[in-house]
Amino acid sequence: MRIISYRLAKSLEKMVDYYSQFNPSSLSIKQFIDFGLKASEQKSYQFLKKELPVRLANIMKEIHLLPDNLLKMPSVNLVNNWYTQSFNEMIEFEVDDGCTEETLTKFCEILVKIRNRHSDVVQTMAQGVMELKDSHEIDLHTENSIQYFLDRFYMSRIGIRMLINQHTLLFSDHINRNHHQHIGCIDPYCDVISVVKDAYENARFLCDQYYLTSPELQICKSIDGDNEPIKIIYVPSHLYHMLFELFKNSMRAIVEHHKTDELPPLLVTIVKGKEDVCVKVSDQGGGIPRSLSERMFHYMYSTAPQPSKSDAHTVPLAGYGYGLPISRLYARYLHGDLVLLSCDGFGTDAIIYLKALSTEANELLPIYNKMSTKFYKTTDHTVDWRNTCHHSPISQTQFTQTQ
Ligand SMILES: Nc1ncnc2c1ncn2[C@@H]1O[C@H](COP(=O)(O)OP(=O)(O)OP(=O)(O)O)[C@@H](O)[C@H]1O
Repeated sequence: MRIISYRLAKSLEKMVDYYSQFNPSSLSIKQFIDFGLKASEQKSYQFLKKELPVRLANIMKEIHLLPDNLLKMPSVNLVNNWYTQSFNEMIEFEVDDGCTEETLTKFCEILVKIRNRHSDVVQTMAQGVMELKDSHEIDLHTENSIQYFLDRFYMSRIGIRMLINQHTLLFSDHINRNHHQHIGCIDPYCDVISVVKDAYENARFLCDQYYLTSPELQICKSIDGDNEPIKIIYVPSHLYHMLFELFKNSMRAIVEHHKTDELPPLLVTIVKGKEDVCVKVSDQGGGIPRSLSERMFHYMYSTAPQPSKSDAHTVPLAGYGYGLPISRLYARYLHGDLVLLSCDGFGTDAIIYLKALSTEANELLPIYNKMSTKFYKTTDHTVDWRNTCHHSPISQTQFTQTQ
């Protein structure tokens, strides 16, 4: 990495302060589509050269609010440097008033470079948290801050990558446009069932590799009121990600719970209501105890053995504890949601909610402000419920999260 001099670092810090005062502009999927159909490369460039530094600066300010001992971890430091470098590359376009062919080409190249630089951010940040856990005792406040931060940090990353992907897919010559009907990475006619089948097949492949068996898929319902397959304006790769994670979890639960060749199938229901398109994945995998259900969405919570470093070249079926929290962020990114309902001893239903109307599917983005700052600084979480039972439905974590 280029060594940044003290003076440059100081002026960069000022620029980050400056850009972090602006709120990110949240776009709806409809706006992404309209923009993709009509807008010119110049317009996209003019928008992104301001919006990307704003989004980067907002989250960089939050990185700086992390507990000191976490910030010092080598992997967190590395991620921090990637953000500084990318921010620096972006603001170079700010002073560039002209919008020549050459500038546009260079802009696209830099976006691709940034995307590549940040491709391992999720694992590297996870590694940083692991480094902290290995070297320090983590108190409840630090744990809550990390959970709060990672949700916002990974959500910010999803939004930044969406902008970069749209611009490069729409305007870069080098990209092979395989999907003619796609507008950037959005499919205006995303066929939910085909994404379900695709995710199922790939999860099943992993399950067969690990367990030499896998449950069948049974689709209970997947048509709308007009007897047509359900289609939605959506980012297929996001939907695929969520389904793939849910299928991996359900398959593992089913195989481990039954331990016979007679495996109950995985049931999938797809329905379109007025507000949402819902995809429900139901398994009879033994369910999740209620006392643990709150931890399902915690980063690092996993009951699978942690994959060893020597397994890095293979794809594990489970083990990092990132599957559910990141999938829920993908759902929430466009104002959907992902929830789990479990019957302990029987099985689990996971429901993905996606906004049915493209005008309502707005980006949900973290904003750096006094409220977010307060969250990291407040250590005094006074308990205001009596809780003497370890398995109380209202746990210590909930106390602190609701303050
Ligand atoms: N359908 C399910 N049935 C039973 N337990 C489940 C189910 N889904 C999730 N879990 C539990 O929740 C834990 C966390 O799931 P999550 O997807 O976040 O991580 P993981 O699958 O362990 O690892 P990875 O990050 O590789 O996905 C799992 O380890 C498992 O114990």
